[in-house]
Parts: sequence; C-alpha cells; structure tokens
Amino acid sequence: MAFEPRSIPIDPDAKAALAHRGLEYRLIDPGDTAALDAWIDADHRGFHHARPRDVGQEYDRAVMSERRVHGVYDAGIAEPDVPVATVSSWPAGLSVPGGRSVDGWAVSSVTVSPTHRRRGIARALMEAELATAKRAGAAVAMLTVTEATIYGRYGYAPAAKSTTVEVDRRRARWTGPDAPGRVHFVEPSSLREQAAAISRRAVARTPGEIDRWPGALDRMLGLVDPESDSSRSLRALRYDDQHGQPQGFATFRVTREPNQPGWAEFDVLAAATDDAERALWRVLVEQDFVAGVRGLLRSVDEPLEWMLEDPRAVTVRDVADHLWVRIIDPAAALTARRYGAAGELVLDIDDPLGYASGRYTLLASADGKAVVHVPRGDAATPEPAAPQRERARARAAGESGGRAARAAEPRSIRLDVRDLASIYLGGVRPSVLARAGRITEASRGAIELAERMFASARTPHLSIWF
Ligand SMILES: CC(=O)SCCNC(=O)CCNC(=O)[C@H](O)C(C)(C)COP(=O)(O)OP(=O)(O)OC[C@H]1O[C@@H](n2cnc3c(N)ncnc32)[C@H](O)[C@@H]1OP(=O)(O)O
Repeated sequence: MAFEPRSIPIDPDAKAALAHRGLEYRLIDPGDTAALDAWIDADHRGFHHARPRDVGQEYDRAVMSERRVHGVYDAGIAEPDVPVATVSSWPAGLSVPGGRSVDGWAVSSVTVSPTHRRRGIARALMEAELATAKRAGAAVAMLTVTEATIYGRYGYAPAAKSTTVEVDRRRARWTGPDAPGRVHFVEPSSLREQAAAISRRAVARTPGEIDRWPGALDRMLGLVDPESDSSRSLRALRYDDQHGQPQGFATFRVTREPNQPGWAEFDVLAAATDDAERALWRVLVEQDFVAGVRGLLRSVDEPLEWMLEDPRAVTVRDVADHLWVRIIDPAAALTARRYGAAGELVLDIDDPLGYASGRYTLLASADGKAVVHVPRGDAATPEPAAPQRERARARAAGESGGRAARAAEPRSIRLDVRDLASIYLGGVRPSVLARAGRITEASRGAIELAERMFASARTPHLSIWF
C-alpha cells in the first residue's frame, strides 16, 4: 500500500456531521507549518503532555508530514486556530502468522478537547477513519489505546497483548545456550541504518508488529533530542552473528538512587534471529550493580524463564491488551495469513457497521495457505476450483478419498467482527471466546477446527506504542 495518504478526499459524512454541530473538519497540509504546529499542540494537550520543545516540535512535524492529519475546528472559541479534536493515520503493514503482512491502516492521536467532549466528535472521526481505510484498500485498521472501553463500538478488539517482565538480578543465573556471535556496546547513532534493517526482519517474524516508520527508530535510539537527559542515559547493544552480521539490538537505561543498585529498563529489544534474542537478554540480565532488569512491552510468551536456572527470577506483570485490530475486509485479511491446520470453515460475521458482515468460507490447505470464498459474488479472491475444495475437505475430514470428502459438510461458526479481530493473529483462542459465549458453532466440531486453523506458531506481540 505505498501511496500518498493525503490523496484520498476528506470523508464527506464526517464533514457534514461535524458541520451540523458548527464545527469544521479539515485535512491539514503539512506545508502549512502554523496549522501543523497548532495541531501538534492540541495533540499534546489532548494526551496531557507538556508542550513540545522546539526539537520535539520539529520531530513531530517530520512524522506528521508522512501521515494523514485531521483537525476539527470551532470558530467560536478564543483560539480558533487550535483544533478541538485531532486524529492522524497512515498505511502500514501488520505482520500476520506465517511471516507475511497484511495491508493495514494505523490510527493514532485521537483526542477531543475536554471543552468539546461527548458530542460525538470522536465517533465522527473514527467512522471517517474506517471509511478512509476502506477507500485506501486496507484489509484491517489498527491502533493502541489509552482506555479499553473506547474502540469496541467501532469494531476494534484486542489482538495482541504485551507485558512488563522484571528479572531479579540475584536469581538470574543463565543456563540457556551461548549464542555463537557477540554483543557489542555501540553509540545509538551508529545503529540508525542497521536498526531499520534489523527491525524490518524482527517485525516480519512476529505477528502483531507493525511496520516501523523512520521517526520511530529515531525515538528508540534517543536521536530526536540527543542532548536531553533521557537520551544521554540511553545505552545501546548490538548483536552480531558469527559472521559479523548485525542481527539484533537493544537500548536500555539504568535509573538509580545514589549508592543504590538501580534498575536497568528497556523497551527496545529487536531481534531478527533467536540467537540475537538470547544473547541480548543475557547481557541485559547479567549486569552487575543493578537490582534487576525491567523489559516493557514484552511478549506474554517470552522465552527468558526457560534460559534461567531459577524461573522465579522472572516476574510478569501488567499483562495488557496492547494491539487493537479492526477487520475491514475479511476476505483480504483472512487470505493474508497462514493457518495452523488444513480445513474448510464457514464464518458468519456480524458487523454492526457493515464492513465485514457476511458469510465467508475459509479454505486452508496443508501448507497453511488459504483462499476465501464469499458466496454473494463479491469475493476478493476467486472461488477455489472444485477439486481443490474436495481435497481440502478430505484433509479436514481425515479422509483420502473423494466420496467421503463430499459427504463432509463444512463446519461453521458465527462471530462478531471484534471476535474475528481477536482470533485473527492467533493471540486469543476461539474456544476461549466460545466459552465466553461470544463465538457459537452451528455444526459440531467447528470451534475445534477453528482452534487448530487459527493457531499461530508464534504468539502475536506488538512492542511499540503508535
Ligand atoms: C488510538 C488513540 O489515539 S487512543 C487515545 C484516545 N484519546 C485519549 O485517551 C485522550 C483523552 N480522551 C479524549 O480525548 C476523548 O475523551 C475521547 C477521544 C476518548 C472521546 O471523545 P468524545 O468526542 O468525547 O467521544 P464521543 O462523544 O464521540 O463518544 C462516542 C462514544 O464513545 C463513548 N466514549 C467516549 N469516550 C469514552 C471513554 N473515555 N470511555 C468509554 N467510552 C467513551 C461515548 O460514551 C460514546 O458512546 P456511544 O456513542 O456508543 O453512546
């Protein structure tokens, strides 16, 4: 989805709905620095952040100039050039099971001024984002949230969790294998180019990660405001494999009271290989003169405890929904990922906003690839050829012959679009949503089949905020 995100016209429904309330909905031209700066100020205020310093403002301008940036304006307020609501969005790939990615629409910076709250402004903005995402050809939309009660009404649902992992230094005796390469301390700025390449590979192998934008790497490496205390305290590690090729990096800082061992804290550990992941963890947990190590936004399936003599050295806290996904085009979304088992499964999807409603037949083969058939003739992928369907059914039924396969009716489940988002990356098991009374099966064995098909070899994980 490489295109100019501002080329899509402003959403007419949101414009009309907001005009009806005496408000103007505007797409900001990034060349209009005054408008962009006022928007950035409103965005910071909306999240209760301090006003940005010049260097931060410059960074935000650069990031936002790559995005679609909307503001809502009220001509009647004391400072009418400052928007009363903000939102930004951009096309980005979302990694899915099988080492592939799906075209996604990332949404961020959703704020409404407390002077204008609960008048339907956020609703107008969020519905417009879905309409724009569809026009852009995105199969899914995605966001990270401040509160878990805001976005379900637009069809978003938690799809990948994150957690805080704390390691008690005294108990952290390493028993995992040695990595064949070496870990080096490097200046964060020296990582700029390598970090992009490593991140791309780390993102590709982890369902739930989204494409990094250049500004995200600058922020991770403390390059936005290198002279700030926070950037100067940042230390960077790089893992090179046995051939001298960089395969991973991490940044961390130690905070401590005078004469006390501190805590080493990190929120960036990007590994393109398992060796890199192990080696970076090892250096992080084996530091002296720290009480422990705290990793933020880590996976709920971190392998760390299996590499320490005492698994209780590791405490997992703050397990939280982190990535929220909204399926816009089920056929495109479902064909993008790979499946854990062959089979034919009918999904009856309910979507109050209409985007994903309908009956979809998912036909996965043993190699994990799938096609999706939409009976009404508006399929994003063609109906699979009859022999292929027969073979997939036979495999699903555990039969080798055609006659037995023909007898097996496809199994079907009914689910809300939010439940589809939650099982999509393999982070939530269909059987759990069935036990919660959210997914129902119309034919026996359908939930069990869904369970096997939607399983992901790697637990989905998103390691950044966006
Ligand atoms: C992707 C991101 O950017 S996440 C960041 C979200 N932003 C923030 O947390 C910043 C602080 N909060 C805000 O700016 C605002 O309160 C917002 C953006 C969350 C909501 O804006 P508003 O314009 O007040 O929302 P709006 O009036 O359109 O409400 C739409 C619906 O959401 C509900 N809603 C709005 N805010 C919340 C909330 N914080 N918690 C639960 N429900 C909410 C409303 O009750 C309404 O429900 P209904 O239409 O189903 O009856």
